[in-house]
Amino acid sequence: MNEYRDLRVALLGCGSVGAQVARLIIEHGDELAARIGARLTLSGIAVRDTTAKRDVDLPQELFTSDAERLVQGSDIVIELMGGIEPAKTLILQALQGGADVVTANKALIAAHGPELAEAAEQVGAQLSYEASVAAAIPILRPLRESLAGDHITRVMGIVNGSTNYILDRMDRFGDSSEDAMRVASELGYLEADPTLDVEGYDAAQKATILASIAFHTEVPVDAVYREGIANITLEQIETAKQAGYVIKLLAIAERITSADGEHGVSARVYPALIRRDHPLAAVYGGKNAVFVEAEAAGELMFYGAGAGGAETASAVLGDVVSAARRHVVGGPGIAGSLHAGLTILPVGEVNTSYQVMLEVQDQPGVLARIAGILAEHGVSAASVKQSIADGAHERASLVIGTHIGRESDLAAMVDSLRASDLVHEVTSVLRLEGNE
Ligand SMILES: NC(=O)C1=CN([C@@H]2O[C@H](COP(=O)(O)OP(=O)(O)OC[C@H]3O[C@@H](n4cnc5c(N)ncnc54)[C@H](OP(=O)(O)O)[C@@H]3O)[C@@H](O)[C@H]2O)C=CC1
Ligand SMILES: N[C@@H](CC=O)C(=O)O
Repeated sequence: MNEYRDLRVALLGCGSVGAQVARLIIEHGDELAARIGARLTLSGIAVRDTTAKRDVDLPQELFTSDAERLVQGSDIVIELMGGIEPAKTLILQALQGGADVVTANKALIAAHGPELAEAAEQVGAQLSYEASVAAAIPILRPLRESLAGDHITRVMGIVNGSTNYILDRMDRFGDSSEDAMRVASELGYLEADPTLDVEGYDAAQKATILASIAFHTEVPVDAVYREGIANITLEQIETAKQAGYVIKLLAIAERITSADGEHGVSARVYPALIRRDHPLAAVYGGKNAVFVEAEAAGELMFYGAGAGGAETASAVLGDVVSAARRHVVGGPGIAGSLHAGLTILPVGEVNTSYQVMLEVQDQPGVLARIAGILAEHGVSAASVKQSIADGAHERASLVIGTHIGRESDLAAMVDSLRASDLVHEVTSVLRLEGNE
């Protein structure tokens, strides 16, 4: 039998993910040792309540409430507590003490990733956070390493499982948004504060991380344009369906060129229409998927579980094995510091197309005048559908699909429609994505 050296692994947090990580380290100990060439030894597990019952049976003597002490002298620190503090301070202490750090903490990486990567780089340590985006799906390593020789042009993902679940129930089962949200909540899909999911904050954190890694550029979370799904109605879902589309909350990171010819990056989150034959349209329930477009590789799709204790633990362990291998073979760790320095361009510079639903006066000449408003903003209509509801007097519903244009022109066109005396109400504005 091989005699392996021990690597001291400190686990911070033993909740849904941490308990599964501890289980995998213990249950797969021999196999991991053979792969790594060293044995992962859990030196302790830091929690708030050392007496609480855990999802997995673990030796009681491993538990401690002294996370700071546990971190000292570790080879690898796995942070699975969540939140900003004390996670950030503990990670910095771990790095300064020479440990490699693995975390799944999307909130922390979105807010302080570059600072932590810098700290890791200064001491030659490894900082990895594969599980922070789309949990079980290997996406950050492919973006950073597998596609390093290519030129990524766009990353478009369904990275929030609970909103995908809600939209999917509305689309496939006709649930109201309230009913769909109630079921999502009962299944434990939503964050403790559901506005993080529903208003797109969680997806924006993940968009920041995706954009930063895909384009090797610091993309602050505040620079991510964000709209959530709170106002999506069954009528919008039904109209989308009739036109051959499905509504998905998308996180998009893309190389774009501004009207002035400046090359940069756009990061944004919003509900958008995608055609039913697009690969992302077939991502049902609480699943996640990321669609990547690269110049040489073409289109790639990554699909799987975006949450769950064991699923997330799988990605965490992948990072742990990578860090542990470094302790065996030597050399500096990958910290993911971002050097490209591309400009982050505002959403107004994005090229997209709109589907606008509006209630207008049903009078001769209205369509021509509406077309005039589009033309004033340089917007070209790709389709116009008119319907008149039974009993609706002098009122017609229009669904206008535009050709691709600049977001700032499309948004100004909608403002003009809203201001027009012909228009009773603009009832929906959605972008079409991935359809070019
Ligand atoms: N759950 C999921 O599906 C996914 C989670 N993630 C990320 O993984 C991380 C962990 O998530 P999850 O396991 O769900 O979280 P949980 O809330 O289930 O667990 C958090 C753990 O951290 C411990 N903890 C929290 N604060 C402290 C503190 N100040 N000192 C010591 N221990 C502390 C808690 O201790 P105690 O039990 O004693 O209270 C608990 O064991 C988060 O960053 C999350 O965003 C990422 C992808 C998916
Ligand atoms: N609330 C999140 C959980 C994983 O990050 C989601 O719905 O995807």
